[in-house]
Amino acid sequence: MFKRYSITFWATVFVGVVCLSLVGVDVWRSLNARSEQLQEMERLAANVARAMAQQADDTIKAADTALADVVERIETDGQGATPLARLRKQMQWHVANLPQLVGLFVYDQDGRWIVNSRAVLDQTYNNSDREYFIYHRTHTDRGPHVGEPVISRSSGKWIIPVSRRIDRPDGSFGGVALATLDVEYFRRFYQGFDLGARGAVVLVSNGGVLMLRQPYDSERVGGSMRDTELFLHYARQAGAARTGSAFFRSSHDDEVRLNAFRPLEHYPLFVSAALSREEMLERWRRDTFMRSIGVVVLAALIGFFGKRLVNQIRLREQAEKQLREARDALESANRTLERQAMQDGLTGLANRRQFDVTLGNEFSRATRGGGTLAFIMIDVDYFKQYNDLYGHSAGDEVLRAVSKLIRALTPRRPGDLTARYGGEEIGILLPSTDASGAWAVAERIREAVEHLQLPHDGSPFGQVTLSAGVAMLAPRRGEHLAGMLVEAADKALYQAKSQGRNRVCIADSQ
Ligand SMILES: Nc1nc2c(ncn2[C@@H]2O[C@H](COP(=O)(O)OP(=O)(O)OP(=O)(O)O)[C@@H](O)[C@H]2O)c(=O)[nH]1
Repeated sequence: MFKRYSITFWATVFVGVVCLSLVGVDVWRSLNARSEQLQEMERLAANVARAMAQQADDTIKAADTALADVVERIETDGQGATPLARLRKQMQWHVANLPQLVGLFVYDQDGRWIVNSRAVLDQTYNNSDREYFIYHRTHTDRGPHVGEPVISRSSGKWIIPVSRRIDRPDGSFGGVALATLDVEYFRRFYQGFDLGARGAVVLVSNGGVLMLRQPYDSERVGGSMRDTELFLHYARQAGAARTGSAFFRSSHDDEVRLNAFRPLEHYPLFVSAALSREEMLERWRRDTFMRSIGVVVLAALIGFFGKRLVNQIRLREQAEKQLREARDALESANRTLERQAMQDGLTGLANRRQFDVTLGNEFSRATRGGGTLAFIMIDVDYFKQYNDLYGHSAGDEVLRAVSKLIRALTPRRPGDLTARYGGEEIGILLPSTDASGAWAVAERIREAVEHLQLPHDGSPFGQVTLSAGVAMLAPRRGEHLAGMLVEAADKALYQAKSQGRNRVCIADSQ
């Protein structure tokens, strides 16, 4: 499979995979960083919410403890001048020691002040119309009640009323003890948290009234949160699920924020610390953008240099291919040249050079192995006359036709060789052949040429014929030479010529 594709293909694939991996790893890393950033922000918001809830709980608890003390005293000591004077001192002490307290107040059953933490008691104020007063008059429970924020009639500040019911000895409604908490006190605490430029924190009653929001907006204090996604979500939760976080779009400024919400432990309120999603992801976006530029530049560089490398490889491959083709062409040309060097151009038979080499080899082999070596020398009769009569080209044609016939009729054993010996003479070398075998071959060729009946008016036979001389030698070292075989065949040929031509003669054995 690997061989099917070129090295340039694999180099391109490699560069592509490297670039894609680089981008892929960066995308994966960026998504991870985004989710980590969100998780970290979620933890931060949850911690702020916990701190806010704890602070609100502690703040109200401290005021409520003072309130419980006031209720206990007034119910135990009654409303005489002396106990009320002592109670005022006690109330003043509480207010002086609890910075969140604006004041402590006690109202009779009609809503008139009977004692408060102030030095002067102004009888003109009547708070029987306040929500917390109506609540205690109509509810007998003795627990604390956290009311909606109101603007204090005495101080003009936004306050959160925390109140308890005062019972007469017979259990009937005897009035209300009230502690007013300074909204500003909460605000100062909330200002200490850094939730970014677009973050927000809220303190909300379980009834959906906004006690405080930071960034502060006095218009919104005491307003309704009941239609907000945050409140609707929180109101649907119960138990442990009331502590959690979720993204909500703010109805106030349309900002999408991650809200970490949490209820107060002892009072019917909850807090929410919210971080802007856009702001949370801003740093991540900036980092991702910068790194993406780096990765894109790197991938582009790798791609650029990779392409150049691939081009180089392609060029080298092309050069190698051309070299291979040139080498093959050269080898083929060499083979042709070699063949041509050993072949006769006119007849296609082996030439004299090859004949001499083969004769030398076969002679040595026969000498070593004690075998025989036969040789036939063939010569076209009256060829000079043929040339003179029909022209040299026609003579060539005859030579070609005779050669073709001889090649077809010559045995093809290893070592057999038919060669153009020179001029119109053709020699046939037949190793391991005796004289009669060679004579039979020569005679078959002579007959075949005779049967061709090529017209030759210059010959007494009236057609092209040939004569052949056959010689055989069992060469012995030191006694015979290769040339002796040719000489003997030549002599036999001369004999055939002198005996009238168109015949085969065998040389005397040596
Ligand atoms: N057309 C042609 N003629 C050739 C070629 N090589 C040699 N010859 C001619 O062959 C002739 C050989 O003649 P000789 O051997 O003297 O005698 P011959 O005419 O064949 O007569 P005998 O051999 O005595 O029968 C010469 O005329 C050469 O020119 C060749 O390649 N082509």
